[in-house]
Amino acid sequence: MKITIIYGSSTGNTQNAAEIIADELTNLNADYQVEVLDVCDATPEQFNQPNLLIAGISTWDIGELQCDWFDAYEQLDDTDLSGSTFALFGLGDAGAYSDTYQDAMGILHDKLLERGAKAIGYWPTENYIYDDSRAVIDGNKFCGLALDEEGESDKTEERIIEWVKQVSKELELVKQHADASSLTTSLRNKLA
Ligand SMILES: Cc1cc2nc3c(=O)[nH]c(=O)nc-3n(C[C@H](O)[C@H](O)[C@H](O)COP(=O)(O)O)c2cc1C
Repeated sequence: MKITIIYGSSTGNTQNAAEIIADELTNLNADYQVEVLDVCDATPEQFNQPNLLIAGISTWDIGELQCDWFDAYEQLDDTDLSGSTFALFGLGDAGAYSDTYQDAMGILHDKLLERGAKAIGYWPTENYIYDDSRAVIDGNKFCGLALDEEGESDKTEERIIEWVKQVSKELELVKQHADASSLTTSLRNKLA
């Protein structure tokens, strides 16, 4: 199964997280073929993955996308992602930017959903301290894995390991659902 990780990173934190996530995925399941790509080198087609796209983004400039994401974010408007599945991880700083914590992850999440993709990998907010975030869904979940290398770097590895396991389980459910749907369709076609 092919998994593509596309990240944008200004000081290297999101890139490091992308590399750890790739290692954890391949350690967890030898069937995963993981490719890690800088968003600067990614084409719009590479966002449309048959199995799973993982996108990594940090928040900059008080609630804005990391700058390498600007072009790709705009190009997504011309990209149909229906049928694709994605999971997100974000880098932010809850201590210094508590009102805009992980906003970029929320902005990217909304765009990918708008383009028709399906999200997995939502993550509980319960062990985080911040005031406000555009990345929060239904009051108690981030739309992806929230990492904070400034205030909570000691938790990064443990969070990644847990999240990768969760994503892997959810991916299996998505696959089973797709297999069941295609079986139903082929039975319907045979009966028609
Ligand atoms: C000028 C500046 C603005 C920032 N704005 C935010 C912000 O609004 N929200 C947030 O959660 N983190 C913010 N951060 C923290 C970064 O997202 C964090 O340092 C992150 O680890 C950077 O990851 P990168 O090196 O992969 O780009 C900001 C950092 C700086 C220096």
